[in-house]
Amino acid sequence: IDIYDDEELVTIEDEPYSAANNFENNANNPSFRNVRILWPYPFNNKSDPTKDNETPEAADMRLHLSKLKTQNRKARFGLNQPFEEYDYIIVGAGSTGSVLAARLTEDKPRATVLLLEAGRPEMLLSDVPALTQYLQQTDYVWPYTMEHQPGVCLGSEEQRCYMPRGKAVGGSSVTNSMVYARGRPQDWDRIAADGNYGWSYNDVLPFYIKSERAELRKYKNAPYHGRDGELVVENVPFKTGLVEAFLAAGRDFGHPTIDYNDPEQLGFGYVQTVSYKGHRLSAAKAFLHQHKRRKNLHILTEARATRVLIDNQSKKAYAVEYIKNNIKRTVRCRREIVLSAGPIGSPQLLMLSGIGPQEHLQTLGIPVVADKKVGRSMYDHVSFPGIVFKLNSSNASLLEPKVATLPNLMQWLQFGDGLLATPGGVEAIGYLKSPLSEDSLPDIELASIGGSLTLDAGGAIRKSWKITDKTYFKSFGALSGTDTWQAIPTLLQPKSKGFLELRDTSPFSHPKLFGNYLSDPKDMATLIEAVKYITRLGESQSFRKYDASLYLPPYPTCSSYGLGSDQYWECAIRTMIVSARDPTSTCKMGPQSDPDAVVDPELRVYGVERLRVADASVIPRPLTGRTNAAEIMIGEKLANLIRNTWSNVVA
Ligand SMILES: Cc1cc2nc3c(=O)[nH]c(=O)nc-3n(C[C@H](O)[C@H](O)[C@H](O)COP(=O)(O)OP(=O)(O)OC[C@H]3O[C@@H](n4cnc5c(N)ncnc54)[C@H](O)[C@@H]3O)c2cc1C
Repeated sequence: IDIYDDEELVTIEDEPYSAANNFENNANNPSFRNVRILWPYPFNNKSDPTKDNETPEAADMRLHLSKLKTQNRKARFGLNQPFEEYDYIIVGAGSTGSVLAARLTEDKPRATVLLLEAGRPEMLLSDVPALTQYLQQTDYVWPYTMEHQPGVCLGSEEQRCYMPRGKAVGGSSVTNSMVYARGRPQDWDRIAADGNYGWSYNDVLPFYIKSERAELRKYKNAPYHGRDGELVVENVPFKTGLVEAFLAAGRDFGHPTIDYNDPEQLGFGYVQTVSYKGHRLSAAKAFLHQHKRRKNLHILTEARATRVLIDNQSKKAYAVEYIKNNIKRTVRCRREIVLSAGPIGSPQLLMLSGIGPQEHLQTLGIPVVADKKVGRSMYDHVSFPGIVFKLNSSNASLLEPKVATLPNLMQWLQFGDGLLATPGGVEAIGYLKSPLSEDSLPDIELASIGGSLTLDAGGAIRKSWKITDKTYFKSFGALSGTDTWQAIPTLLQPKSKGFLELRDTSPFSHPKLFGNYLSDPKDMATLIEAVKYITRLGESQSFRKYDASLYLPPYPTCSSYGLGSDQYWECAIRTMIVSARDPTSTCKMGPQSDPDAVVDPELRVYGVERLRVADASVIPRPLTGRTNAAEIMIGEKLANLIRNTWSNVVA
C-alpha cells in the first residue's frame, strides 16, 4: 500500500492484513491521517473562559479561536483510535520499550508498531534532576510496597520496604536518579558462560555504544563510549567541594580517579548522568520524541495492558487486551508481541496470561498455557543511607533552602546549570571490592552525596523511601539545617534472592513482592564492611578541612546496642535498608537446559510463539552497576534480533 506522508511516500509492504485495509480506507480521511498519539506535555491545563472587561463578541471570538486551536492540536498530535492490528505490539514505554519502538519503526519497509503505556507523558518538573526524590510520591510511579519481611525496613512505614517504579512515557527513566553506570564486562561474560549465546561483553558492547552520545568532560573519546547515539551522557555541571574530598580520599586508599565505566579499570569517578544540558533525558525524550511524526509508530498513553491472548492450539500470541478510559479493547498483532513492562509489570502480565508456575496459577484459577518459573527469581540491589558525617563548616554541602530558590530555577531553566542540576545530590560513584568479595568483581558501590538524607530536613528524600517520621526525626532530627556528607553503599552482588507472585487475578492489583533482603548472612557482612570503609574515608585527611565527624543516629529500633558497635550497625542497616530500585531476573533469560529460565537468549518466551520479554526482568544475574544503561542496551539488541528474524520473512 502506498500512503502519502507529508514528507515522503511511505510504503507498507506486508499485505494482506486487516489493519492495512483499515489504514488504506482511512488514508484519505483527514482526521485519521495524522494518527500520532504521543505529545510532549499534558494538555489538560484549561484556560479561564471569562476575562474581565471583555465584550460578549470578543469573548465569543476568543472561545471560537481557542476551540480551533484545540482541534488543530488534536489533528496535529492525533487523539484518534489506534489500528486494529499492528506488526509489533510493545507493552511498556520504559527504558527498553522506548528504544525498541524507535528502532523497529525506523526501517523501510516500515513495520507498524503500537507502544502501549499505562503512564502519561512527562512534564517540566520531571526534567529537574534535583527533584528526583519528589517524583517518588507522585502518580508518575507505581507505588509498590513489598510484603512485610521480619527484620528489614524496620524504620519504614508498616515496616515494609518501598519499591516505586516509573509509570510514564519513558518508564522508570522518568523518575530514576539518572546515574549512567554500565557495570563490568565480567557481568556479561558470566551471563554468556551460563549458556546465553550472543550476550558476552564483546557482543553487547556495540549496543551500549550505539545508543550513547558521550558528552563527558574527559572521557568522551574513549573507545567504549558512543558518540553518535541519542542517549546523551554527561557530567553534572554543578558540584560541591565534598566530591573532591571523596575522590582524594579514594586515591589515598588506592582507588584512582577514573571513568568508572572504563571496562579495564576500577576506581572512583565523577558521576555520569543521562541528561542533556542539565535536564533529565528520559528514554522517551532520547528515543521517541524526535519520531513523533512517524506514521507507523503509535503510542497509546494511559492504556493498561491486562493480558496477552494466546491461541490454545498453536500456542501463538496474537493479541493484547488493554484498558483505556475504562473501556476494555483488544489489539491484534501480526508478527510479535514484546513485553517491556518492567521487572514487575512483565511477570505480572505473563502470569495473568497463563504463563507462570503451574501450581500458583492453578491456585488462582488461571488456565495454564506454559508452566514456567515466572517471578521465582528476583534480585535487587539494596542500599544503606544511614551513615552520615556531620561537618563543622558552613556552606560546604547542599541544603534545601539554598537549592530551592528562584535564582537557581532561573539558572537551571536558562543554562541547565546550578544546584537544581544535581541528580538527587549524587556527585561521584566508586566501586570497591570488600574483603568478602569472592571473585574479581566489586561487591560495593559508593554514591558520594553533596550532603545527606538530612539536606531537605526530612522532606522528600526520606519519604522517597517511606522512612517514618518517628525513625527520621528521632535519628536524624538533630542534623536539621547542618552541613553533612554521606556516601551511600549499595550491595552489588546480593546473595539473597527474592520472588514475586500474583496477589489475585485482577490486573489492577499489585503483585506480592518478597525481597528476602539480607536473608543470606553474607549480604549483611558485606554491608558492615562497607560501613567500616566509609567511616575510614570520612575520617581521612581529605575530609579534615570540613572537620567531619561520624554521626551515630540514635535509632529508636537500636537503643539496646552500644552506639557504633557491630550490633548497632547491623540493627541500623536493618532499620534503614532500602531498595536501590534495580530489581531484575523475574523473567530470567537462560538456555533450554536452565529450569528457571523464562525466556531464551533471543528473549522468546519458552513454550509460546511470537512473544518476547525485553526489560530488566530478563537479566539473569545482578549487575555490578545500575540497570538503566543495560536495559537500553537490551532494547537495542532485541531490535537487532527481531530485524534478523523478520528480514527475510513475508508474513
Ligand atoms: C527511583 C528509581 C531510581 C533509579 N535510579 C537509577 C539510576 O540512577 N541509574 C540506573 O541505571 N538505574 C536506576 N534505576 C533503575 C532503572 O531506571 C530501571 O531499571 C529501568 O528504567 C527499568 O527499565 P525497564 O525498561 O525494565 O522498565 P521501566 O522503565 O520501568 O518501564 C516499564 C514501563 O511499563 C509500563 N507498564 C507496566 N505495566 C504495564 C501495563 N500493564 N500496561 C502498560 N504499561 C505498563 C510502566 O508504566 C513503565 O512505563 C532507578 C529506578 C528507580 C525506580
